[in-house]
Amino acid sequence: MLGVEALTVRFGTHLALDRATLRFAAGQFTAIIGPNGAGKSSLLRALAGLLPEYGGRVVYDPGHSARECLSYVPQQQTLDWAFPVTVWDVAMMGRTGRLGWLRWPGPEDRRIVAEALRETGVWELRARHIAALSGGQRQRALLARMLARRGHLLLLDEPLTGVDAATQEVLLGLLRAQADQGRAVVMVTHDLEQARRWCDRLVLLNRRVIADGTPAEVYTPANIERTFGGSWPELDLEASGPPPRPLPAPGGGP
Ligand SMILES: Nc1ncnc2c1ncn2[C@@H]1O[C@H](COP(=O)(O)OP(=O)(O)OP(=O)(O)O)[C@@H](O)[C@H]1O
Repeated sequence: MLGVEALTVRFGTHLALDRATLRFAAGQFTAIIGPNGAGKSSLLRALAGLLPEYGGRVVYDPGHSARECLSYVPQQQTLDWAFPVTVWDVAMMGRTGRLGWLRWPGPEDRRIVAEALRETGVWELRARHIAALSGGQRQRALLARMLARRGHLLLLDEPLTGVDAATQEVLLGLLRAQADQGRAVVMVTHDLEQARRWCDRLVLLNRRVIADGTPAEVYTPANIERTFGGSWPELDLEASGPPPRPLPAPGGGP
């Protein structure tokens, strides 16, 4: 439903992505993994329609326009947190993007925003100015905006940075549930163990797609070496795969 074909991204003479071809399907929770500067954010930005120039193609489900179905959570540090809005306003931005000009949010929009704030645990903070939030609270507010959008394609760039370990698990469960409800969830992460536990598909990226498959297929010494070179991340390659998860409820589409 969303993908890139031979995506090549250059910044000046620097080659950030080299002919990457990937497809992301509904119902799949995919982790994009690779070292710093591997082109992970560039991939997400291309998928989100935010890269002005690239080679190759970004392909969307022909039934949807990218704008209506996509929800992108950028890295927190790329946003202006001094902007004078509250947590409620941030989550409502997930709705107002869809409403268009001169349409006020209705009761249904407010209900969806309230639900998103509760799910991400920031309902109590809804009246707080975003400048007065901690890093983890900001991340939750961004996730609330993403949930409020109710998009089919969720693109998240390191969404758990600054979030405490217990909350990370809660938010990962939330993202997993989004995939189980039929959405395509694509997350950039540096946590290889977490990706193994929560994602059904891993993509190892280092300028090129090095490996793409289930955790068991992807986490091999050769693939890790080709992706990270000498600086191996912490990962137990002998560990077994994730525990079996319950199947999604039937008919639970977005
Ligand atoms: N706007 C830009 N102008 C110039 N170079 C850029 C720009 N954006 C990214 N790059 C370069 O392209 C390469 C890939 O960057 P990208 O942000 O996609 O990597 P990443 O895998 O997300 O890295 P990280 O894990 O550090 O976030 C890097 O070498 C980066 O310096």
